[in-house]
Amino acid sequence: MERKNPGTDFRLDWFENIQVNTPAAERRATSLAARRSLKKEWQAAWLLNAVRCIDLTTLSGDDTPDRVARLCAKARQPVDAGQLAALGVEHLTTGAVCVYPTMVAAAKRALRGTAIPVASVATGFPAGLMPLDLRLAEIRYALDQGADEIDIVISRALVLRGEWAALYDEICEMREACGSARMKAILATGELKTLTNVARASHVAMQAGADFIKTSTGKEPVNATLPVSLVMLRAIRDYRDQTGFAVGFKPAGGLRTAKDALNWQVLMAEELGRDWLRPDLFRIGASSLLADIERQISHHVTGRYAGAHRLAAG
Ligand SMILES: O=C[C@H](O)COP(=O)(O)O
Repeated sequence: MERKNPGTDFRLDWFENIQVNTPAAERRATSLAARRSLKKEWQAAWLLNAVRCIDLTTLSGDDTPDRVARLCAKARQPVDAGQLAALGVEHLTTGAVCVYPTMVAAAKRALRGTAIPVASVATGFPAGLMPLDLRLAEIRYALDQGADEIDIVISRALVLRGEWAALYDEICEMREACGSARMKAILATGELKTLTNVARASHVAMQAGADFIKTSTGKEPVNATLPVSLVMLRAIRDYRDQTGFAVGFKPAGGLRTAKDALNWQVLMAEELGRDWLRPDLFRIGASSLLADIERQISHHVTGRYAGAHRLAAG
C-alpha cells in the first residue's frame, strides 16, 4: 500500500486556536441520524460499499491462528455469492483484515492469492504504555511478519498534558518505522476528555504523516461516536485545505448494525463528499458489524431474514 500523506513540519498555528462547540457537534450528529432518508433500493448498494470498507477485526486475548483463518475466509467472501449475483456484483471482499502482530503470519497465509491487506495493531495496543523503543520494535516485528498496514495508538498522556510537539515527534518516529506501509493513527478519543483535544490530536497525527486517523481501539469505555467522528472529519477537511492531502478516516469500536454503517457513510458523504467513500480513504473497524449487514442484504434479496445459523460468524 502506498503512502498518501507525506506529513508536514509541526504547525501549532494550524490548530492551537481550534475550540470545538460540543453541544453544536452533538446537535449536528443527532440531526444527521434523524434526517437520514436513504431510499430502500439504495440501501443495499450502500451496505455493499460498507462491506468493501470494513477492516474485519479480531483483537481478543484468546485469538488463535485458526480463528484468524476463519476470519480471513470471511474477508474473502463476506457476502453469499448468490446474493451478490442477485445484486449484480461479481466480486467483493472486505477492505482488510485487522489482527494482533502475532497473528499477522496466519492472516497472510490465509489470504494468499488475494489483494486483501493485513493490518496489524502495534505500539503497545491498546494502551500504548510501553517504552517508545519497544513500541517501534513492535511495528518492525509486525512488518517483518508481513503486515501491509499498521494501526498505531497515540500516547493519551501527551494529549491530556497538551504536549503537542512531543506527540508529533513520537508519531513521526512511528511513521518512520512504518516505512511504506499505510499507517493509521488511533486517537482513543474516549480517553481524550474533550472534543477540542480530539480535533488537535487529529491535526498532530496528520501533520506527523498518518494516512488515516482512527477513533478508537474498541477497548475504551466509549468508542466511535458520531460527534467525535464529525470533529475528526472536519480536521481532515481542514488538513486537505491546508496541504492538498487527503487523509482517510476509520471509525472503530462499537459499530455493530447496518444502520451504523449507513449513518457513518452519510456523515462521510456530507462532510467530505462521496469520493471519500472508498477503501483507500474510509475503513470501518469492526468485529461483528458484518453479520448484521449480511442479514439486511439477505432480507433485501430474499424478502425475509435468514436464520442466524445461515450467516457465518464474523
Ligand atoms: O478496530 C477495531 C475494533 O477493535 C473493533 O471493535 P468492535 O469489536 O467493537 O467491533
